[in-house]
Amino acid sequence: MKNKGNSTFRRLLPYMGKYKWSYGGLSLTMLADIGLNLTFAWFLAKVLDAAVSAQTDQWRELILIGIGILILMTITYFTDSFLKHSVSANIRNDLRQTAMSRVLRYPYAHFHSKHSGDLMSRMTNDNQTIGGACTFYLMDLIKNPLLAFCSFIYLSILHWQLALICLSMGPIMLVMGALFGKIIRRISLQIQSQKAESTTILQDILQSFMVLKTFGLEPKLFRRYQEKSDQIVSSEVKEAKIHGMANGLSALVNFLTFMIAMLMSGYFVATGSLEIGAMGAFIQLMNFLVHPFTQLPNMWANLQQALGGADRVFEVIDGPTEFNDIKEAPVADKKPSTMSVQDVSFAYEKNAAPILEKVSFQAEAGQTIAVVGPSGGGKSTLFKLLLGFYPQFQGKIQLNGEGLEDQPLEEWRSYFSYVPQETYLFSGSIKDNLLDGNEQATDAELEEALKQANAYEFVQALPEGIHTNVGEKGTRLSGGQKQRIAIARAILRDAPILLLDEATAALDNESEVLVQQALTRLMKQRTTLVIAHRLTTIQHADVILVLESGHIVERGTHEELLNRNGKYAELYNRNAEELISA
Ligand SMILES: Nc1ncnc2c1ncn2[C@@H]1O[C@H](COP(=O)(O)OP(=O)(O)OP(=O)(O)O)[C@@H](O)[C@H]1O
Repeated sequence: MKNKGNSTFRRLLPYMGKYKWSYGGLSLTMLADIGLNLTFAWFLAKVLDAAVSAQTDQWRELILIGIGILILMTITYFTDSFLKHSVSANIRNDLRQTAMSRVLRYPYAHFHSKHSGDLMSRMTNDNQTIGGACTFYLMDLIKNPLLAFCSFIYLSILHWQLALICLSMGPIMLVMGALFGKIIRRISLQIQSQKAESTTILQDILQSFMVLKTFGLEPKLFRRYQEKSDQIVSSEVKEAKIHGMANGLSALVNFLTFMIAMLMSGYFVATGSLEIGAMGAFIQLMNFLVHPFTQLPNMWANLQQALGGADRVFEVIDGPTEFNDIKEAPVADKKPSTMSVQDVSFAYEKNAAPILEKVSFQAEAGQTIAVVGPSGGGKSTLFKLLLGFYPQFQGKIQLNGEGLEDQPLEEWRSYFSYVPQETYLFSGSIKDNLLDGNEQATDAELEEALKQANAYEFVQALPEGIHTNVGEKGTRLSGGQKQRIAIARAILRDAPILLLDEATAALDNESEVLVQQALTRLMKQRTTLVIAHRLTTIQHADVILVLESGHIVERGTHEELLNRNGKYAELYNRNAEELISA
């Protein structure tokens, strides 16, 4: 193993240590396997000697020994295989969970710098390869040299000159193993990352099915997928060539040694310096001596491949986190909260132009603050800062007088409910999604939340009511229905601050009225920040902030801003015209 492999393997040790009893069991099955192999060679010699000397009276004993060997072999192989598979599955499971717990704690910015397809490939394809490194290849790498060593001792006892000839093949195989292993590891890393790229394209295709169909992107996306898929196959063919060469050379050395040993041991039997039984045992033992070496290149290659997968999983595990461990979210104080934003400036990247500059405002408990302004003005960015997604801003954000930096992020976020533009529902039933708002909610509370969200009637009309499966990302529901379920979920969460991001932007009029009514109920008794493009929906806001190019260029009530006849009035009039012409 090269340095990289060594350090990867060292990192796997704690995961393996958890199953030390199983490894203890595997060590025993390995020793039993070696012992049984040697016993088998001894048994062969005994049978041959008895046959040549026509000692038929020994057959009863030989059959009993044979049965004993068979029983022990069956038990050994069953236990060995069971332990290897179960340890492999458990280690992969532990790594999967460690990686997932890490991904869930990634800071927003880090998560968004990764493609979900690449992450998925690491959590599935790469994870799958690791089990072999920790069990099958590892145990074989220990067992095979040990078996070769024991066979060599046994062979030396039978005929030391022959034993030395067989052993001389070992170094050749070792050099081959190291050489092929190195090449295979490089190619497998290439294959794994190509697979990740193809999963990335696959995911883009699956997630944009409607858009890709509408835009006729099938040929373009198929070409992109085809290109990646072809790259994978060409790397795999390269890998197959290396495996083939390793196997071919292994077989050559294997048979060559076998033939030399057969011819020489036969010659020694003919000249009377070796018994026929010993010759049989010798050929069998020689197999045990040479076989491990012939297996070495392939085993080494497989191990390197598995460690390559482990490297990619550890890259996921090494990502940054925004808090230390995953625990149940704290429940925020339900009383209406105040929020103050003072001189907040922010740029996504160092030295880049600021997206927000010296933004300040105050939301009193229970107030509704609307944020409006042209596209790209920084509205969504402001929400992201409020939710603590980018802690590296300048200025101060406070809730009830306490700063964002003064408390754990989980606690900070427990004060917020968020209804985004694109509602996300999780796979599962409507009820499951509602319970994400409050795990403890009773059936009566769920029903009440659905009523408040104008969702009760349509949910009742569904064949399975609240138990209806919403489909992947809620695709079995209409846009408005999804949003009303999301609002019911937010009602159940009952957080004191509500962030609404153009929740009605994509809806038709009827749906919008229903959603708007639901939102108005949700906003009651809560401090609300709402991003709105349809300015008609925010006329009753306590304060309207006009955010343009990262600056608050106007603030006031709807009437005040209309009277000022500035930016807001311009936006409002344009909006009204658009509505009329629509
Ligand atoms: N992750 C990001 N990395 C770099 N720049 C970003 C990122 N997200 C947004 N921006 C940039 O920040 C600016 C403000 O974007 P933001 O989404 O906050 O605007 P917005 O006012 O919400 O726009 P819209 O009304 O169109 O949703 C834009 O110029 C955008 O390109």
